[in-house]
Amino acid sequence: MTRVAFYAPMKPPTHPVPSGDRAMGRAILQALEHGNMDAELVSTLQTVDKQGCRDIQTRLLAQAEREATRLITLGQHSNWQVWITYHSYYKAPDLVGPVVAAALKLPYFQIEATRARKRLTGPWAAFAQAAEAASDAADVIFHLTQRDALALRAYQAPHQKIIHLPPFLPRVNLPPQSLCEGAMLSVGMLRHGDKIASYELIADTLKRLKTPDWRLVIAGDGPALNAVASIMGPFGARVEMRGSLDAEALEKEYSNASLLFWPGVNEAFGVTYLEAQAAGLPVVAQDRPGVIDVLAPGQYPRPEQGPEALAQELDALLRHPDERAGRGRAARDHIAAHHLISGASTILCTAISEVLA
Ligand SMILES: CC(=O)N[C@H]1[C@@H](OP(=O)(O)OP(=O)(O)OC[C@H]2O[C@@H](n3ccc(=O)[nH]c3=O)[C@H](O)[C@@H]2O)O[C@H](CO)[C@@H](O)[C@@H]1O
Ligand SMILES: O=P([O-])([O-])O[C@@H]1[C@@H](O)[C@H](O)[C@@H](O)[C@H](O)[C@@H]1O
Repeated sequence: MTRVAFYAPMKPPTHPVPSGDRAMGRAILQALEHGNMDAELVSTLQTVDKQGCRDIQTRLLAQAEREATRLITLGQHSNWQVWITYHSYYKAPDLVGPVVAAALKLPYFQIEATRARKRLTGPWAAFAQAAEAASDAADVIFHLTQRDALALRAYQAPHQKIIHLPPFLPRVNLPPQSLCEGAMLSVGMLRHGDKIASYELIADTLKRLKTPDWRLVIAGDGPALNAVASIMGPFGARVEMRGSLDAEALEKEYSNASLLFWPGVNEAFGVTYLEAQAAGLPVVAQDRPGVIDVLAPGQYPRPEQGPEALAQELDALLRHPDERAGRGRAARDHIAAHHLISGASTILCTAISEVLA
């Protein structure tokens, strides 16, 4: 059994708050296990600076140095063969993996690392340089979206492999299929920034709906609860905010919904699109980089077409149950063909075995 040291500097898979990156971190651990690899979460240190603050970065760089020293000692008595880091980028660089991997002579893999050269100067300079150096040190980088591949290929280190790993759900089979007959569903944690931008667009769209008796259920919770509640206030009981749901409750919501409505403002790709489509829900989203990589083939309105185009899409689907069911089936087939654990596990484990051979 290949022994893998796993690390996610943004958020460990054991963190209590749901998010897409936590879901992907967990899914990767399961994909390694599925491929008969013995993966161990070796550190829970979060090296995250969301503000662009030199003091935070200096403090975390020092903490990471101590963590790397601890792991080098630990690694001398563990027989790790490979190091994998999930999601290193300029706001949450991997400050630990490259140091430990070099000291222990382990191949160093990154999954969903992104390069952002324009951040090499400015408030994130120290972290951006560290993220860039970590990517330079990687033997293999797996990219989840085509957009990420552009910069990774442009600055690819000599002998580095860059491999496409389509985002995936940690399951072999599909969940129960929705009849596509309930309320519309939006799933997104209630955060300021990109999430609230999607919620604002949702509200602007709902105002324009011509369908008389629509309903929307929202799953998610977080610091922007009051802001989202006030954005949705004008719709009264038609919008029902359910709070943060666990996996089982969320699966029930997917199977009770008629469609998923999530515009996807600045999403890297959106785990909820995978979850909803797996349940056979048609998705109303905008055609955005990353997002389009995980949506079933079809026509999606461009961002510049605004809420009017989204409202037309929703009205058309709400009016035509057969269209909803047909698009839902296509979405489900798309997930089964491209975004489940077996394919991902093969891609990951083959690349690891090749490097170790
Ligand atoms: C703004 C942004 O860039 N977001 C990215 C972020 O995830 P981010 O956390 O923003 O969003 P996602 O939509 O990917 O995932 C949300 C996750 O939270 C879970 N959930 C949600 C509501 C709830 O009540 N209960 C619950 O468990 C969902 O099941 C899902 O697994 O990292 C992911 C991995 O790179 C990307 O796919 C997202 O695009
Ligand atoms: O706040 P939290 O849910 O622990 O962590 C969150 C991350 O998991 C998420 O992917 C990111 O986009 C948010 O800005 C936030 O940092």
